[in-house]
Amino acid sequence: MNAMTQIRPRPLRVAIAGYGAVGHRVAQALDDGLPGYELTAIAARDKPRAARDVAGLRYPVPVVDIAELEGLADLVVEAAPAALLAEIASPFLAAGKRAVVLSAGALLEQEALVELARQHGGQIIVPSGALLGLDAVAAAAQGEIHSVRLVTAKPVKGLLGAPYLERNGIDLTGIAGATRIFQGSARQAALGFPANVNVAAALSLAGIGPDRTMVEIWADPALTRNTHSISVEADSARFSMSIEGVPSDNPKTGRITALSVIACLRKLSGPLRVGT
Ligand SMILES: NC(=O)C1=CN([C@@H]2O[C@H](COP(=O)(O)OP(=O)(O)OC[C@H]3O[C@@H](n4cnc5c(N)ncnc54)[C@H](O)[C@@H]3O)[C@@H](O)[C@H]2O)C=CC1
Ligand SMILES: O=C([O-])CC(=O)C(=O)O
Repeated sequence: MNAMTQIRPRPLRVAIAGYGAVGHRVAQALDDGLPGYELTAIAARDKPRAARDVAGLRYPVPVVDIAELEGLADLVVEAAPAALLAEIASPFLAAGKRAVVLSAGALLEQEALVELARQHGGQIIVPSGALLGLDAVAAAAQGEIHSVRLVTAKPVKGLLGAPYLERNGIDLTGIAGATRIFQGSARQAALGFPANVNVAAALSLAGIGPDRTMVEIWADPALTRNTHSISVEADSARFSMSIEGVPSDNPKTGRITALSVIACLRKLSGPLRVGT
């Protein structure tokens, strides 16, 4: 080989499962160009509609069923309804590949996926998503954390349709002011609000687990942003932080969620890595 020849690693082929608020934005970023990555497939429920949209990308990719993704990619970004997590992630993990998981709540009830990743050398990556501070929580967890608390407050339309509300006959449409609608563990929160508080699950996985991480959920008709406040008491530090996320096209999902995935991909491949 000529001494001047540079070996360029092949870009990592990325599949996106779910072409909604997050999937669409991440696809756009990959199509615009993320060093080290190449978008190679998208799975969507409404394939003809997604295919029409994907045709507008600079480098259109096939729109396929979830089952076809693993053959087309080295890494999958799961950005689909929580119930599809195992179907999306398992083939990648069983092949020793990586899955970037947004439906973190579903992960709490799918511990077998972590075992699958362990057995085959795959990896599940849970990005910070709509939350902040997971770096400090993970660092504090190397010592002793005494307590972790999350208070989530959302505009009413960011919570509508949650199974917990339906099960308990809670109607939020006419509420006059900020109302606490849930108090319990992160595990219970994820079960009751699978499309609303994946942040609680991610926080619990970074820190002291889903049964010790305590969560409150508030509906507030005066709010325009999805607000998450965490407070942590540990032997190394005490900290509290809040984030006020601008909702995306999906009122349940903050815009920063997709940006977190893009930042996560850059962090996985770049020459400089900042943060825990
Ligand atoms: N970890 C975090 O901080 C956050 C996680 N999330 C979660 O991320 C996930 C994605 O969120 P969004 O993009 O806002 O949801 P979304 O509802 O906008 O998009 C999901 C997409 O999946 C598609 N889909 C449904 N069935 C499918 C199938 N069988 N095959 C392929 N696609 C299918 C839907 O048609 C929809 O386009 C959700 O589980 C959401 O709860 C959202 C916000 C923050
Ligand atoms: O986007 C947000 O504010 C949080 C969210 O939907 C989730 O954690 O599932």
